[in-house]
Amino acid sequence: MSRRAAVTGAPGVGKSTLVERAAALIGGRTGGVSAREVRIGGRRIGFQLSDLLTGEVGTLASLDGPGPKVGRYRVHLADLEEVGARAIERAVREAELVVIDEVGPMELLSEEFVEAVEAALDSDKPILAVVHMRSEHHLAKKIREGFRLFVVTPESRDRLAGEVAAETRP
Ligand SMILES: Nc1ncnc2c1ncn2[C@@H]1O[C@H](COP(=O)(O)OP(=O)(O)OP(=O)(O)O)[C@@H](O)[C@H]1O
Repeated sequence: MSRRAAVTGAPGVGKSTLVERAAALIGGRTGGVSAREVRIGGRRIGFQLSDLLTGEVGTLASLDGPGPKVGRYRVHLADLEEVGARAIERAVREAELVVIDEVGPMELLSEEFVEAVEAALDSDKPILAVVHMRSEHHLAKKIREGFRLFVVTPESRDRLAGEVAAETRP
Protein backbone atom coordinates (compact mmCIF):
# COMPACT_ATOMS: atom_id res chain seq x y z
CA MET A 1 0.00 0.00 0.00
CA SER A 2 1.45 3.37 -0.91
CA ARG A 3 0.93 6.88 0.45
CA ARG A 4 -0.38 5.44 3.69
CA ALA A 5 1.30 5.98 7.02
CA ALA A 6 0.32 5.31 10.60
CA VAL A 7 1.79 6.52 13.85
CA THR A 8 1.59 4.65 17.11
CA GLY A 9 3.09 5.05 20.55
CA ALA A 10 2.42 5.39 24.25
CA PRO A 11 -0.46 7.54 25.53
CA GLY A 12 0.36 11.23 25.49
CA VAL A 13 3.69 10.80 23.66
CA GLY A 14 2.76 13.25 20.90
CA LYS A 15 1.00 11.23 18.18
CA SER A 16 -1.73 13.81 17.44
CA THR A 17 0.80 16.64 17.41
CA LEU A 18 3.01 14.73 14.98
CA VAL A 19 0.09 14.05 12.64
CA GLU A 20 -0.89 17.73 12.75
CA ARG A 21 2.69 18.79 11.92
CA ALA A 22 3.01 16.27 9.09
CA ALA A 23 -0.31 17.41 7.59
CA ALA A 24 0.84 21.04 7.79
CA LEU A 25 4.06 20.14 5.95
CA ILE A 26 2.08 18.39 3.21
CA GLY A 27 -0.27 21.36 2.80
CA GLY A 28 -3.28 21.03 0.50
CA ARG A 29 -6.75 20.07 1.55
CA THR A 30 -6.65 17.87 4.66
CA GLY A 31 -9.81 16.27 5.99
CA GLY A 32 -10.76 13.64 8.51
CA VAL A 33 -11.02 13.48 12.25
CA SER A 34 -8.78 14.54 15.11
CA ALA A 35 -9.17 13.65 18.78
CA ARG A 36 -7.59 15.83 21.44
CA GLU A 37 -7.68 15.56 25.18
CA VAL A 38 -9.72 18.08 27.16
CA ARG A 39 -8.13 19.31 30.38
CA ILE A 40 -9.45 21.47 33.15
CA GLY A 41 -6.90 22.71 35.66
CA GLY A 42 -4.37 20.09 34.60
CA ARG A 43 -6.84 17.23 34.96
CA ARG A 44 -7.90 15.30 31.87
CA ILE A 45 -11.68 15.19 31.76
CA GLY A 46 -12.23 13.70 28.32
CA PHE A 47 -11.56 13.84 24.62
CA GLN A 48 -12.96 16.07 21.89
CA LEU A 49 -13.41 15.13 18.24
CA SER A 50 -13.21 17.53 15.36
CA ASP A 51 -13.88 17.42 11.65
CA LEU A 52 -10.77 18.86 9.99
CA LEU A 53 -12.71 20.14 6.96
CA THR A 54 -15.70 21.75 8.64
CA GLY A 55 -14.38 22.51 12.15
CA GLU A 56 -17.40 20.77 13.65
CA VAL A 57 -16.65 19.40 17.12
CA GLY A 58 -18.14 16.65 19.25
CA THR A 59 -17.36 14.74 22.40
CA LEU A 60 -15.53 11.45 22.03
CA ALA A 61 -15.50 10.65 25.74
CA SER A 62 -16.13 12.22 29.11
CA LEU A 63 -15.97 11.15 32.74
CA ASP A 64 -19.74 10.72 32.93
CA GLY A 65 -22.55 9.98 30.52
CA PRO A 66 -24.51 6.98 29.35
CA GLY A 67 -22.08 5.39 26.89
CA PRO A 68 -19.87 2.31 27.17
CA LYS A 69 -16.90 2.59 29.52
CA VAL A 70 -13.26 2.54 28.37
CA GLY A 71 -10.91 3.03 31.28
CA ARG A 72 -12.23 5.98 33.30
CA TYR A 73 -14.22 7.40 30.39
CA ARG A 74 -17.66 7.03 28.86
CA VAL A 75 -17.68 6.96 25.07
CA HIS A 76 -20.20 9.17 23.24
CA LEU A 77 -21.28 6.89 20.42
CA ALA A 78 -23.64 9.43 18.86
CA ASP A 79 -20.88 12.05 18.42
CA LEU A 80 -18.46 9.40 17.23
CA GLU A 81 -20.88 8.66 14.42
CA GLU A 82 -22.23 12.14 13.70
CA VAL A 83 -18.86 13.90 13.82
CA GLY A 84 -16.17 11.17 13.57
CA ALA A 85 -17.55 8.82 10.93
CA ARG A 86 -19.05 11.69 8.89
CA ALA A 87 -15.70 13.56 8.94
CA ILE A 88 -13.90 10.54 7.48
CA GLU A 89 -16.58 10.03 4.82
CA ARG A 90 -16.44 13.73 3.87
CA ALA A 91 -12.65 13.62 3.65
CA VAL A 92 -12.74 10.61 1.32
CA ARG A 93 -15.06 12.61 -0.98
CA GLU A 94 -13.49 16.06 -0.73
CA ALA A 95 -9.95 16.06 0.69
CA GLU A 96 -6.53 15.32 -0.76
CA LEU A 97 -5.33 13.73 2.49
CA VAL A 98 -7.47 11.75 4.96
CA VAL A 99 -6.40 11.99 8.61
CA ILE A 100 -7.82 9.43 11.04
CA ASP A 101 -6.87 10.20 14.65
CA GLU A 102 -7.32 7.63 16.01
CA VAL A 103 -8.13 3.97 15.41
CA GLY A 104 -8.29 2.99 19.08
CA PRO A 105 -10.44 1.19 21.65
CA MET A 106 -12.95 4.03 22.01
CA GLU A 107 -13.48 4.67 18.30
CA LEU A 108 -13.65 0.97 17.45
CA LEU A 109 -16.81 0.64 19.58
CA SER A 110 -18.72 2.42 16.83
CA GLU A 111 -19.73 0.26 13.90
CA GLU A 112 -20.26 3.38 11.78
CA PHE A 113 -16.77 4.64 12.58
CA VAL A 114 -15.34 1.22 11.66
CA GLU A 115 -17.28 1.25 8.38
CA ALA A 116 -16.06 4.77 7.57
CA VAL A 117 -12.44 3.74 8.15
CA GLU A 118 -12.92 0.62 6.01
CA ALA A 119 -14.35 2.75 3.19
CA ALA A 120 -11.35 5.10 3.45
CA LEU A 121 -9.01 2.10 3.20
CA ASP A 122 -10.89 0.91 0.11
CA SER A 123 -10.53 4.36 -1.53
CA ASP A 124 -7.50 5.61 -3.42
CA LYS A 125 -6.85 8.53 -1.04
CA PRO A 126 -3.62 9.04 0.88
CA ILE A 127 -4.24 8.29 4.57
CA LEU A 128 -2.43 9.35 7.72
CA ALA A 129 -3.72 7.47 10.77
CA VAL A 130 -3.00 7.21 14.46
CA VAL A 131 -3.38 3.60 15.50
CA HIS A 132 -3.48 2.06 18.96
CA MET A 133 -0.33 0.13 19.75
CA ARG A 134 -1.91 -3.03 21.11
CA SER A 135 -5.53 -3.18 19.90
CA GLU A 136 -6.33 -6.65 18.57
CA HIS A 137 -9.25 -5.34 16.50
CA HIS A 138 -8.89 -6.49 12.89
CA LEU A 139 -8.87 -2.92 11.62
CA ALA A 140 -6.09 -1.83 13.98
CA LYS A 141 -4.05 -4.87 12.94
CA LYS A 142 -4.71 -4.22 9.26
CA ILE A 143 -3.42 -0.65 9.60
CA ARG A 144 -0.38 -1.59 11.70
CA GLU A 145 0.55 -4.31 9.23
CA GLY A 146 -0.42 -2.66 5.95
CA PHE A 147 0.64 0.97 6.42
CA ARG A 148 4.17 2.28 6.85
CA LEU A 149 4.26 2.37 10.66
CA PHE A 150 6.13 5.01 12.71
CA VAL A 151 6.59 4.43 16.43
CA VAL A 152 6.59 7.77 18.22
CA THR A 153 8.84 8.23 21.26
CA PRO A 154 9.89 11.38 23.12
CA GLU A 155 13.23 11.11 21.27
CA SER A 156 11.77 10.60 17.78
CA ARG A 157 8.70 12.83 17.82
CA ASP A 158 10.38 16.02 16.65
CA ARG A 159 12.20 14.50 13.69
CA LEU A 160 9.45 12.22 12.33
CA ALA A 161 7.14 14.86 10.84
CA GLY A 162 9.17 15.16 7.62
CA GLU A 163 9.38 11.38 7.14
CA VAL A 164 5.67 10.91 7.79
CA ALA A 165 4.83 13.74 5.39
CA ALA A 166 7.04 12.25 2.68
CA GLU A 167 5.21 8.93 3.03
CA THR A 168 1.70 10.37 2.67
CA ARG A 169 2.13 13.31 0.29
CA PRO A 170 -0.69 13.06 -2.34
N1 LIG B 1 7.09 17.25 19.90
C1 LIG B 1 6.61 17.73 21.05
N2 LIG B 1 7.32 18.55 21.84
C2 LIG B 1 6.83 19.02 23.01
N3 LIG B 1 5.60 18.73 23.50
C3 LIG B 1 4.84 17.91 22.77
C4 LIG B 1 5.28 17.37 21.51
N4 LIG B 1 4.31 16.57 21.02
C5 LIG B 1 3.32 16.64 21.92
N5 LIG B 1 3.61 17.43 22.96
C6 LIG B 1 2.73 17.73 24.11
O1 LIG B 1 2.39 16.50 24.75
C7 LIG B 1 0.98 16.46 25.06
C8 LIG B 1 0.32 15.26 24.38
O2 LIG B 1 0.44 15.44 22.96
P1 LIG B 1 -0.53 14.68 21.94
O3 LIG B 1 -1.95 14.97 22.27
O4 LIG B 1 -0.02 15.02 20.59
O5 LIG B 1 -0.19 13.19 22.32
P2 LIG B 1 -0.95 11.84 21.90
O6 LIG B 1 0.09 10.79 21.85
O7 LIG B 1 -1.73 12.08 20.67
O8 LIG B 1 -1.92 11.65 23.13
P3 LIG B 1 -3.14 10.60 23.36
O9 LIG B 1 -2.48 9.30 23.68
O10 LIG B 1 -3.86 11.20 24.53
O11 LIG B 1 -3.93 10.59 22.08
C9 LIG B 1 0.41 17.81 24.61
O12 LIG B 1 0.34 18.65 25.73
C10 LIG B 1 1.41 18.32 23.60
O13 LIG B 1 1.45 19.71 23.56
